[in-house]
Amino acid sequence: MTLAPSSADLQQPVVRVQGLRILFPSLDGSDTVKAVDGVDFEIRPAETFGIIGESGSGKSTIGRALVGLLDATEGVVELDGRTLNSVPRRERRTARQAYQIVFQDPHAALNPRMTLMESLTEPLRIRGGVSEDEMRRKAQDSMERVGLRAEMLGRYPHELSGGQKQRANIARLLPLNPRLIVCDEVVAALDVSIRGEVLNLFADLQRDFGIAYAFIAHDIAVVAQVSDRIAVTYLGRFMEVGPAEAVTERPLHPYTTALLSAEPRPLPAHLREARRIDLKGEIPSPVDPPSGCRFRTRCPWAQARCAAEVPEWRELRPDHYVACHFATPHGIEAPPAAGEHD
Ligand SMILES: Nc1ncnc2c1ncn2[C@@H]1O[C@H](COP(=O)(O)OP(=O)(O)OP(=O)(O)O)[C@@H](O)[C@H]1O
Repeated sequence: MTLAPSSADLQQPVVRVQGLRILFPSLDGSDTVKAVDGVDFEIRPAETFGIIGESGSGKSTIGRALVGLLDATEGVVELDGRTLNSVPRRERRTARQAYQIVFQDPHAALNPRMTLMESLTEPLRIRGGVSEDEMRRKAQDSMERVGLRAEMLGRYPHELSGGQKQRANIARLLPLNPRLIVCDEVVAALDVSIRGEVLNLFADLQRDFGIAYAFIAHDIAVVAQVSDRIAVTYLGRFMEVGPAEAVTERPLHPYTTALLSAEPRPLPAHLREARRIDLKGEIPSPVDPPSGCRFRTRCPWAQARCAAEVPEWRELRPDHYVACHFATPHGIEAPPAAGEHD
């Protein structure tokens, strides 16, 4: 049994997350780290949903929760209309195989003592019910699909370049007919010269197989290039979610503007002067996040209201949402330099 939807509900999101909170005990056990503190979103079929934000904002924690590597402390993660916990236990392993994660370090994901043939056939061997011949054929097809020669199946990971390893890693997932792949910094460790090729491979596979991606990265330019929509994460919450071009060219939230201002690439014209925000200081601790708007302690436009009230989630442009008291469809409309960082 798989979780694949019938044609009747093709429009159903692949992922639906509601009220997700993930809390960890702090290192000394005396406090609670609010790594993810109330996020809601959907990922649509064959969509790339980018997730950006500074280190520690909760991106990887969200990604791991999507594929069942972490349990929600509160809230719901639905995959193709059902939670993994609602799948009968004996079918859960197979059901989970449609939702996969690829990490930054391709070397770590491949077993150094296995040939690529062994690595690529292993997931199907675990699933069972597939003949040895068929597994080998699928492994060969997958290799060719990711641009690697089938003869390389006899090689070990250390005999491959970084780009080849990441391709092999992706090839390993294809026989599982993935519905969703969480891409957690998948090109960060690769040479800049081959990043484009690997990103193109992800795009080709999406076009051919309709795979949805949650694409997590620090590099906004990379996320903007591959994503349909982008979520901007800060201290365990979303500040803004919208179409990739709108978020990067006409951001609604001051935090997004600050991230774009820190980018080495040229800023969109209207941000070059007045709307530039230099991000000062460190991200506060997720053990004790600021009241109201979490970004207010670093926001040049913060007012007393920002400390007192959590901003509502508002759709200011079609499919473009923001959590900021002073955001308007045209940007921020708050008097600058009124900062009240209490
Ligand atoms: N297992 C854990 N136990 C305790 N705290 C954790 C655990 N995993 C993550 N955290 C904390 O949760 C917060 C969010 O971490 P997460 O790795 O999701 O952020 P991120 O945005 O992906 O950052 P990065 O880009 O550095 O990976 C951080 O403060 C982190 O230290």
